[in-house]
Amino acid sequence: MSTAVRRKRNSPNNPVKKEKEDSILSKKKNDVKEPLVSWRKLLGRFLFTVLILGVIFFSTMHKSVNEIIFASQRETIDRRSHRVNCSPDYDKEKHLASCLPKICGRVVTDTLITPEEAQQLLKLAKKGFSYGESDGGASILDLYSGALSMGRKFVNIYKNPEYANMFTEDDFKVYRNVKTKIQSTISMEFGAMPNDLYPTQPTFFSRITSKAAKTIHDEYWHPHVDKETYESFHYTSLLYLSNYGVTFSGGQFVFIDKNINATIEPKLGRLSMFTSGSENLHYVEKVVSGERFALTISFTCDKKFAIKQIGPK
Ligand SMILES: O=C(O)CCC(=O)C(=O)O
Ligand SMILES: [Fe+2]
Repeated sequence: MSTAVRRKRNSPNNPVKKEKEDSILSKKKNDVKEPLVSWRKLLGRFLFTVLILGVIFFSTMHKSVNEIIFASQRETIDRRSHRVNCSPDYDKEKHLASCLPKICGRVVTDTLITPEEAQQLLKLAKKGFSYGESDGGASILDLYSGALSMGRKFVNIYKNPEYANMFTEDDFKVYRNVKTKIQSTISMEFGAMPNDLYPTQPTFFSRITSKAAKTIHDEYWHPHVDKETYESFHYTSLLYLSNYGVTFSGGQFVFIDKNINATIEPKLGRLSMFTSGSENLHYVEKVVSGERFALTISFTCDKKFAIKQIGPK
C-alpha cells in the first residue's frame, strides 16, 4: 500500500473510518443504555448484603454486649465476686441488722468444697433420685423436710419405712460439713454476724433433665427473686454437682442485671453464693440434654425460720 493511500485512510475526512467510528460510538451508547446488570441492581444487591451482614453483626454483638460468662465451666475459680447495690428489700427488717448483708452481690468459688465432698454429695443425690423422681423435668429431694419428688407429687422419705435406710450417717455428715463451711464463708463475704445467721428451709438437691414440665414445680426457668419465692431466705448458696457441657447441656444459671446479664456455668464442686433479695434476680436456662444435679443450701437472719440438724427426726 502506498504512503499516499495510507495517509488518506488516516485522514479525518476518510468516510470509511468515520463509518467505523460512528458504529463504535453507537455501540458504546447502546452499552450505556442496556448494561448486563444495571448499576441500580448492583447497588441494591450491595445494600442488601450490607444489611444482612449488619443484622448478623449486631445480633452477635447484642448477645455479647448483654451477657458475660461470669464463671465458665472450663476455668477453676479460687474466688470471684461481683458486688451489686443492695435492694430496699431488707429495709423493713432493721431488727435483723446484725445479720443482714452489708455488701450485696455474688461470690463464686471452685475451691471451698473439695472434689471428694462434691462426689459424695452427688452419690447421695443419685441414690435419693433412684427412689423417686418427678414426671416433669425437675425433681427435688429435701433432706430437711424429707420431701422427694414422686410422679406429680412428693413423698416424705422420713415417714415411709420403704426409704428408712436410704441415707447413712456418713451421708448426713458430709452435708453438715459442707453446710458449715458455706455458712462461715457467707457471713464473711457479705458481712453477716456468724452467730445470727441460720440454715433455713427448703434445702434440697435438684435433678433437672430436658423432660417437659408436668406441674408448676417443674418450671424452674422463670426469672425470680429467692427472697420472694421463699420468705425466710437472706442468703442463697448453690453447690453444683455436675458439669455443664459434659454431663448436660443448657441449664446455665443467669443473673439478670440492668445492662449485662451474668452467667454461671455449673461444674462439679462449684459453689455460688448470693444475697437473696431482688438485687439478684435470676433464672436457669432450660436443660437441653443430660442430667443436671445441684444442691441448694439457704440461710436466714430470722431465728424463727432456723432449722435444726437435718436427718430423720
Ligand atoms: O439450680 C440452680 O442453678 C438455681 C435454682 C434456683 O434458682 C432456685 O431453686 O431458686
Ligand atoms: Fe432461685
